[in-house]
Amino acid sequence: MVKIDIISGFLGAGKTTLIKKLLQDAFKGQQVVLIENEFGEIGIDGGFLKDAGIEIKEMNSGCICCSLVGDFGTALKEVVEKYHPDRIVIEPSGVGKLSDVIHAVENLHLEADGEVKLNSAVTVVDVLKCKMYLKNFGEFFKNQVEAAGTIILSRTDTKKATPEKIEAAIELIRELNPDATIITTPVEDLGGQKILDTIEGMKIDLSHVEEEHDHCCDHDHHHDHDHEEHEHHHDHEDHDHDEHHHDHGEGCTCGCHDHDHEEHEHHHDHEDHDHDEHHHDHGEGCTCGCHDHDHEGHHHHHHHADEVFTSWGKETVRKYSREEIEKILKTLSEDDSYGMILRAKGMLESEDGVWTYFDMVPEEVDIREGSAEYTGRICVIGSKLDEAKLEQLWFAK
Ligand SMILES: Nc1nc2c(ncn2[C@@H]2O[C@H](COP(=O)(O)OP(=O)(O)OP(=O)(O)O)[C@@H](O)[C@H]2O)c(=O)[nH]1
Repeated sequence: MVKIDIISGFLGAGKTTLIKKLLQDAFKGQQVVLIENEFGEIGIDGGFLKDAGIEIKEMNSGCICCSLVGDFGTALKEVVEKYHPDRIVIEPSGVGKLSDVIHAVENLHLEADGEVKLNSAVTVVDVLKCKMYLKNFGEFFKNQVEAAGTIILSRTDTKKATPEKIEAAIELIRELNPDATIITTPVEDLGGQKILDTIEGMKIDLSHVEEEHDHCCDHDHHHDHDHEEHEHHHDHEDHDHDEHHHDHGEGCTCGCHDHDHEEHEHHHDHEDHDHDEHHHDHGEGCTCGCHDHDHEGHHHHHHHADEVFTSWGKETVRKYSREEIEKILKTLSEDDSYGMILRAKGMLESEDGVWTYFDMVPEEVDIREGSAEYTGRICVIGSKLDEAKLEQLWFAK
């Protein structure tokens, strides 16, 4: 019997960190295959995990929902048949919907004949940023929380994670998923075995997941949202990303919402998009693109990760000093003309042959020395990235 564990979580939440902990402690001596779906063409995590000596199948095919239909199912079946491992760990991309992954596993119908067992569905939630993610990228973030059997709060070990902040995160999670077990003890302190004991066999209940009913890839999302004859009230919550704040006014072309308000009284309350000091409101006439609400034909469009998030990546032999990388990442976190940067990661060699590994999520940068890689790699993920500017920043002459 192959046990399947799904470890989901938003970009940079701490999925890889958790998987490493499980591999070190709990999965020791077991044959484990990891199936990863990184968002972005340049795979980064594989390198980190190969050191752990496990079999890895990388699926860097962009939109997880598309790969789930074909490639993912095929990959999963192939792994079961070829390796018969003790466990398959699935790490969906940070912008993948957990319920899609659970459905994909269930749709293989391998459980019925006792070949595989969906053992756990975990979501790692960054305690410091969950409020911002919910507000800005709720469609993706919410689904991950709602579908999880266990939620593991990451960064509870940091100074910023005050008891109040942790309580607030728990409250937010409870509203989305009243039943999940919530782990608040830092992964490092709890240890892999205890984590495994906690996540294993937790009920996976999709009843409170706001399902799309139709698969996102068939692009035909006919929901019975009857917007015609009633006043329709939409509360777009704040896009809260600390102090940024920007306003979508008339004629906004920001890329986030595209609302077709014709033929019915339609009330939209776009609350703040709060991203540090920037503030933006989506007003009428916004043609920004991340939402496409066509209420006329009762057509409700759900988003592909590809529509909302973009990634920019490069393989390079160019040499970077640690200071240079620090400076670039500082620019990325402070200057929003590059787009909304949600994640940057990679490894680059310096003139003296030292390899620098970097990890960035909003407001946090981790830079460390690491072992040589086959080539230098940079991956940046965000919303509305200016790729030309990114190229300029990283490859300034
Ligand atoms: N202090 C602290 N740092 C963490 C914790 N979890 C993850 N990190 C750091 O956050 C960064 C991202 O962690 P990863 O484990 O790579 O996150 P991920 O979810 O796999 O990232 P993607 O696959 O890129 O979406 C790294 O620098 C980690 O060291 C945690 O619980 N506490």
